[in-house]
Amino acid sequence: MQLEELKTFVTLAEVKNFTKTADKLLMSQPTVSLHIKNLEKEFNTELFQRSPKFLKITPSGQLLLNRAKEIIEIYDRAKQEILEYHHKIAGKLTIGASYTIGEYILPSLLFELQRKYPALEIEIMIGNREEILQSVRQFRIDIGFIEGEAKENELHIIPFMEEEFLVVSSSDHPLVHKEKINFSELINETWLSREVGSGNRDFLMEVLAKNGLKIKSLLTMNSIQAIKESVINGLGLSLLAQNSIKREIAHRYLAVLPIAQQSFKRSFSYVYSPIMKNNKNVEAFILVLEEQWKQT
Ligand SMILES: O=S([O-])[O-]
Repeated sequence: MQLEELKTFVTLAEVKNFTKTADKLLMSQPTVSLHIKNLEKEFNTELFQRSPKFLKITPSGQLLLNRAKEIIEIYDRAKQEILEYHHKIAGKLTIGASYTIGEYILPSLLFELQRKYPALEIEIMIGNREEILQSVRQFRIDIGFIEGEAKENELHIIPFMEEEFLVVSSSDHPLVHKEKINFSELINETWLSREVGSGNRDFLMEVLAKNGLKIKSLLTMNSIQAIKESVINGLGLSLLAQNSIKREIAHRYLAVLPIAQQSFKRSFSYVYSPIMKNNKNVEAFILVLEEQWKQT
């Protein structure tokens, strides 16, 4: 039994005329007849008494008519509910982000997300890059943000913005007044970095290695804020994302060292499991994210 056949049957029972039914449903008269014949065959009964002058529904036709109306209504309701389900953005969305992104980039995005979808319950987890990747793999978070890219066959990793990293020192560091600094001049400096497993650490090591600089002294901290305070207090240098040091630079608590012919750019990416692709909350979040970064 097809839903279409039931719809034809209900219409014919209402208008009591094959030609008018065909016109109303935009189908041919033989199709109307075929639909009724199929139903009669399926239920093994006559649904209408036919005569050249009238068409009358039989008692079994009346039974089917009542049920057919219910079936059509339930079908339409189910269709509507599924449509609404796909369009309703509500419930929990768990986002994981590495420190720089979580503390300095994500807040403006969350503001927009909350404004657009107030029924979303957002939970943020901050961790380093390795922790975020692990949490996405284990479905502890719906979507994650990491610095750099990664080779993870079972995850979607999509770069969404580029961030400039700067070598910073305290504002009274002796090198601050030089016009240009070669990387080799930093040979005796102490570096401050995040812990192993963080994107920040990987990038610092990558930049130093590219410039042939061996670290003589390294301080490790698992907080960007702690690194900034330590640099401000003259403990050493660090390589930090521009977005994370805007205020300290504006207030001259930190100074950017003018490294000759160097720009340290790194992409930031979002990452999610392919299973999450059809999660409506993740989908909505990605849209907000892409809109926001298209504008910048
Ligand atoms: O928090 S980070 O730099 O992976």
